[in-house]
Amino acid sequence: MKRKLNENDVPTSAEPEADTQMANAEATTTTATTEEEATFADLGLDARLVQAVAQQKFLKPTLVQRKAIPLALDGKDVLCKAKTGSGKTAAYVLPVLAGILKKKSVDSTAATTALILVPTRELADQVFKSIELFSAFCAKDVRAVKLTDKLTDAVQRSLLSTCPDIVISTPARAWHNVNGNSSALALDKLSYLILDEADLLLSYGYSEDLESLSWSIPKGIQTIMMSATLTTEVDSLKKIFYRDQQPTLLDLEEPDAEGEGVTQLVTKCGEDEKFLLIYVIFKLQLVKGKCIIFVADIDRCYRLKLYFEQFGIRSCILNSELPVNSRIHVVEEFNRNVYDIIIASDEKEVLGNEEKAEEEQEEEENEGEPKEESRPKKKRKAAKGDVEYGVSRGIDFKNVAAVINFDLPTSASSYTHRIGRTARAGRAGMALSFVVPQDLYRKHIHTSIASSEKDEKILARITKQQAKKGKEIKPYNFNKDQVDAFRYRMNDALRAVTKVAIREARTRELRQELLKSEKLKRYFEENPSEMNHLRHDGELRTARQQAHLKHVPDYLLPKEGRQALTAGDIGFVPLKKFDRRAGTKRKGGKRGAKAGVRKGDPLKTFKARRKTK
Ligand SMILES: Nc1ncnc2c1ncn2[C@@H]1O[C@H](COP(=O)(O)OP(=O)(O)OP(=O)(O)O)[C@@H](O)[C@H]1O
Repeated sequence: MKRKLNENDVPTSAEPEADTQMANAEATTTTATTEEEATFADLGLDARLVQAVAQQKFLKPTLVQRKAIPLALDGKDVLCKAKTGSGKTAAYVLPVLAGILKKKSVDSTAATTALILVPTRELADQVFKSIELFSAFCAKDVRAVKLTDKLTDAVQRSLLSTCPDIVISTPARAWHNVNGNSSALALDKLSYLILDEADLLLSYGYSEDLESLSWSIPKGIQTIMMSATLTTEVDSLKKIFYRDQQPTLLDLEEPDAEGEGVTQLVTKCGEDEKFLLIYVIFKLQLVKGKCIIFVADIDRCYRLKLYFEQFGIRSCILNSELPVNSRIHVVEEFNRNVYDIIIASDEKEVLGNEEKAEEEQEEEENEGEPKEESRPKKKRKAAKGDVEYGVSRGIDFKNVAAVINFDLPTSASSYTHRIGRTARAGRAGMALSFVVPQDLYRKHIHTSIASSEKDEKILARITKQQAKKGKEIKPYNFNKDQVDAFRYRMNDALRAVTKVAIREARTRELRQELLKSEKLKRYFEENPSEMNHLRHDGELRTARQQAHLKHVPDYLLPKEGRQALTAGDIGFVPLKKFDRRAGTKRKGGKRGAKAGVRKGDPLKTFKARRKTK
């Protein structure tokens, strides 16, 4: 069940920008307190939408929803910046649905009224599902379609031929259907244009599509932009889409209430030590709950997965190479608590852009400061993989206890998006980043990346950016003695994970996922009980199996039990007495079965399984 969100919301600390008219919603006589207590019904939404929101167990609107919904209902152009996981999707979906319902009550002519542009296909899917949920009580009055390049042109034409009320698409797909594909997408009746994850739309290489679309979109329609950061890219979009009008700017910074937000930790270690620490973290169950581990590229995904396999730790992989159906399925299953660990390579793989990181660096350093005339951005091409893939950005992973940056991202904004996958919807979470200091850097046999040379520089930028948000990144030091005991096992396991094994694993997984994605999809839809065949965390077994590594002898376990690493009951967790394997007796003769600590072999506890919610 979802928690009540933002119980301790404070009024916005938004400040007006020189050229931007500020939100004056609070200029009414409502006090901050009454505003905080506002319900969805108070925001002036259609009763059917309020009912749908209640069905989602959203008890109160979040800050961004309280601020943006009334403005959007009032027909205002809005440019909204709010932190990751703060509920931006509902903040624009609900008023758009309300507008459509209002229009339908007087004119039922079919027309595409809203175009929602998103940077990735995963996000298109996610927004589509949100619309389905929020229109649950008015489904016959609102029809939404999502366009993806997985659909043939003929299917896209047929979807658009009935003039759905809402079209969700990446800019490239939208433009393809406006300009080509028999001009299937008609924009002349458009009333709403939404740019979601606006800070990412340009960086995903859609600048030309966006520019072209802007000329096909009727003048004067209501335009809403949502973003987690305000970058020069957002500024460029503002110029393209608002032209001479000035949108109402909502720059929402909200302090985390107690027990909310991300605890950020960093640990300095050599490349080999990353493998040692990650093993220790999972072996000693230092992370309680679900975890996303970010790595630098696709090969690293498989190296880590095969390494985990050596210890019987199950994990699934997300990267741009996998078919989109599989990717969406992995996220859905993860959100249903079927898996504990996702290893993801993020969008940098796709954009292949060290160059982009350099560009971003400048922007990140200047975020929030007056911007210079922005440079026209080059259209970027995907290096490989799927250009419409993006896992660290915008995807709503539910109940993620911890994000581990096994490899540091190449930019501070990427870091923000990655850690934003935890502590969503007013929850707490932990982010731990491994940073290879210059003096520990050496081109190791297991390292396929060279970026570690820059880790410290990137960390400095990240720290600076987080400090601007009032966030601190604390150093975390593992107990060396405790960790060193596991070094032999790490070496044994790493030796088995050869380049050939990685290459084979990558091919095998791709083949398996393609099969699951295309051929078996229908079968499993009809036979849900056999869904196990569609699991994404199966063993790839391309590396030599070493049975002894799957069990940990007692002498390797810490004597004193784990120390409290963070105060919360999430992320890194304390353990008073170490919980020995099921079947192994404690000194007192009793089985170690403590509340909050999993029973049995901790390695086995990471076997994917369905948990009760
Ligand atoms: N009023 C609410 N009450 C409770 N939960 C909410 C509320 N609004 C949204 N949520 C939940 O919060 C989570 C994050 O919402 P959403 O994905 O819209 O965030 P976001 O701001 O778009 O994040 P990102 O910038 O990462 O895309 C979702 O799981 C959503 O269901």
